[in-house]
Amino acid sequence: MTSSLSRKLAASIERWPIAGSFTISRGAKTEAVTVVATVSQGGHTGRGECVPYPRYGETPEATLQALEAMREPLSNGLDRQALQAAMPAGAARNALDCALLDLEAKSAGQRIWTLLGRPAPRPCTTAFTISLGTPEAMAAATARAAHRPLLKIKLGGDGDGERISAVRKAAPESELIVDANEAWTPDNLEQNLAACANAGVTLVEQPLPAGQDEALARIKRPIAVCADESVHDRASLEGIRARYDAVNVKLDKTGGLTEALAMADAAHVLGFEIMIGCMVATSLAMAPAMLLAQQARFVDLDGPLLLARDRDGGLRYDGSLVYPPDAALWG
Ligand SMILES: CC(C)C[C@H](N)C(=O)N[C@H](CCOc1cc(O)cc2c1C(=O)N[C@@H]2C)C(=O)O
Ligand SMILES: [Mg+2]
Repeated sequence: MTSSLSRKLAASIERWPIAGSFTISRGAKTEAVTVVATVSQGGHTGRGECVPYPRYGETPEATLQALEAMREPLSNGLDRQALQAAMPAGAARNALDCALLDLEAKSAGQRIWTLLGRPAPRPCTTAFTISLGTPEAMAAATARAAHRPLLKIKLGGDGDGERISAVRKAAPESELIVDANEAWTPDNLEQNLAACANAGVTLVEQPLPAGQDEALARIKRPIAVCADESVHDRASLEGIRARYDAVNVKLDKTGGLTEALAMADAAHVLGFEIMIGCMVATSLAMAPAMLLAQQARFVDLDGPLLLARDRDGGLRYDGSLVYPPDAALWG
């Protein structure tokens, strides 16, 4: 006989075409590959979506396998609290943690923020990402997005000074943040930071490779520097304190919203500014992050804006304003 605590898991890989392509220092993408977990119990179903990241040794197939391995523990009653110790931080736990949160909300007939004792999310202004390219191509893409209040500019190493100055000319009014995705070196760090400061950039994300970022503690940083690849969850905060001013909290790194909320609280206590970030994914992956967006200095939840098509019932984007999810989507 199945106990009433028994939860039934399903998981699948999904492919979502990107409108055109998306390029960062590590290469170009034409589709978003996500993994969706659904957990059913007592006539209710919760779902969560994650993006496995090869940079962290993750693949869609291995993520699917890691989820399948939780089928039996879930059928034996594994809950969200126990999940935190049962799986490591990363994409697979993210999908399951978010599915269990959605299931909690749907089973209780209440919104998840009410159950978690958090304020109801309000619409937020998200960054809009400009792909890495030549200064001319980036300036043209920026000009088309110059009406947006916050732009995230992907940089990639050689020629970044020319790129950021061309971008600034194309969007004189927008707030600019940049993401080098680990492409700078200790030798060009100060020159590139100065070019960004001259262009009025507010924040530089992950300039140096994770694990090779000690130089950030030795220099006078003219702009706030934000850790992304160098920080994953609460356990990694202490080690980056002298190097960074802000942290990019992503649910695919923390292994879900449960740890992300705890990480953001701990980061605040340590004096870090918060960015809530995302990978290229559908609204189902963005929806849980809306709870964290409320306390973030920077909201970077533009994944669906880069897709050729979002999932049905996705988040409402009005320009760069992103609205909280309907219950049918998540939470
Ligand atoms: C839609 C934007 C790209 C999302 C966000 N604004 C952003 O910049 N996120 C990046 C993460 C880039 O996402 C990558 C990079 C990569 O090399 C490979 C992938 C992805 C991704 O989303 N899917 C594949 C695995 C950031 O902050 O660094
Ligand atoms: Mg980043």
